[in-house]
Amino acid sequence: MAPISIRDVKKSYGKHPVVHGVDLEIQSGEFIVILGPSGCGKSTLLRMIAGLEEITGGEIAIDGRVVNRLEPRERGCAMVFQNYALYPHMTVAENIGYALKVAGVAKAERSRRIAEVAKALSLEPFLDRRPAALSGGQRQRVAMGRAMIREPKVFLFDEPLSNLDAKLRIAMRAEIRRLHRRLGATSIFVTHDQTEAMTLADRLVVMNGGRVEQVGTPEEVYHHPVSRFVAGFVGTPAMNLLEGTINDEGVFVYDQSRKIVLLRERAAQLKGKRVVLGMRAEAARLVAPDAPGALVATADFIEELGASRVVHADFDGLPFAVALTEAVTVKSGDTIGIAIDHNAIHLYAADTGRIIENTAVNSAAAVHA
Ligand SMILES: Nc1ncnc2c1ncn2[C@@H]1O[C@H](COP(=O)(O)OP(=O)(O)OP(=O)(O)O)[C@@H](O)[C@H]1O
Repeated sequence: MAPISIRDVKKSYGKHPVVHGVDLEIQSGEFIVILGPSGCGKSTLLRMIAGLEEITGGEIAIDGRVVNRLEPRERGCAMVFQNYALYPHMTVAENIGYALKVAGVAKAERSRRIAEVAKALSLEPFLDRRPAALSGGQRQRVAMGRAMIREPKVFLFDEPLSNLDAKLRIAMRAEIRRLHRRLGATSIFVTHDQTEAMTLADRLVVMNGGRVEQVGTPEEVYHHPVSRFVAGFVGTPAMNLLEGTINDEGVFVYDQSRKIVLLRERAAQLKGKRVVLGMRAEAARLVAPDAPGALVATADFIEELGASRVVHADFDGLPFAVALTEAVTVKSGDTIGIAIDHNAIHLYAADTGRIIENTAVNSAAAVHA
């Protein structure tokens, strides 16, 4: 177990900056998930912590010791990769025990620790097989075993589940979480899959374009996204976002003429401003199209999820999702009415994309125009 400090860490490839100064304090034993779209720099950040990439600027400390100039093996980190990187000619037992062999650990001790790790990962029946004779999930467990056996202070995971099918991914997620509870090692897990991120993280780090957009618990990030980017990226479906202007009467107007929402309390300060109004799909309900204040839209398709369903609608050419726990009879092409929970409106400045404080949950008093 070890805390990790990341201070103003930057990375450039040649003249091309890809990480622009990241600050992050990770507590000992914490499970951190770095989430972001492809190319945002999350793998680069992880690889700088591991020592696989040089740091262009700033400082990384693991367990109080600056590691900028240390070799990967001197950092006390074990990394699990997406492609597993197993040795094909070695058995499962040899793969798991390889690091100990290289370190000169005696055979008896090695066998004891391999058996221990194999038990923890339910790999005992496969110890004599080679990787080619294993399923994707089993290979992934071997890769985890190889990292675990070194008893690292820090686990680094680079999209380790993305090659697995959906069912296995869920099973491996649970396994990683269980292992973390048992071993308590500080863990950093990189993914672009936000369901994975939400279910695994103690704290989420959302990255965009080489910068950290938000750090917080999954609940904080989901319920209080601090930027338009986070609102649009985190959550399935993503938050509904409508850009418009607050007019002189304090009415939110979008698309030239459609007036939607009157924001009584904040409107005075926001008059004339371009804003983005955000609403989670579950903060909206279906009502009759002629219900007072209903947003009138066309049902596009219904995504049936078993316990719940999402009606994907077309609202004046913009996608708008409504999540429901109750059954619906709506069909594709139907005209629907959408009612919004006005206590769950988020407002972002259209120019900066940052949240306009005091307008998120519970502070926006709004009624339909
Ligand atoms: N060796 C390299 N040389 C030049 N540019 C690189 C190199 N490695 C990565 N990059 C660039 O740095 C940026 C960040 O890459 P990185 O792999 O960290 O992204 P990522 O967020 O992990 O994306 P993904 O989810 O697709 O793996 C990308 O624009 C990428 O093209």
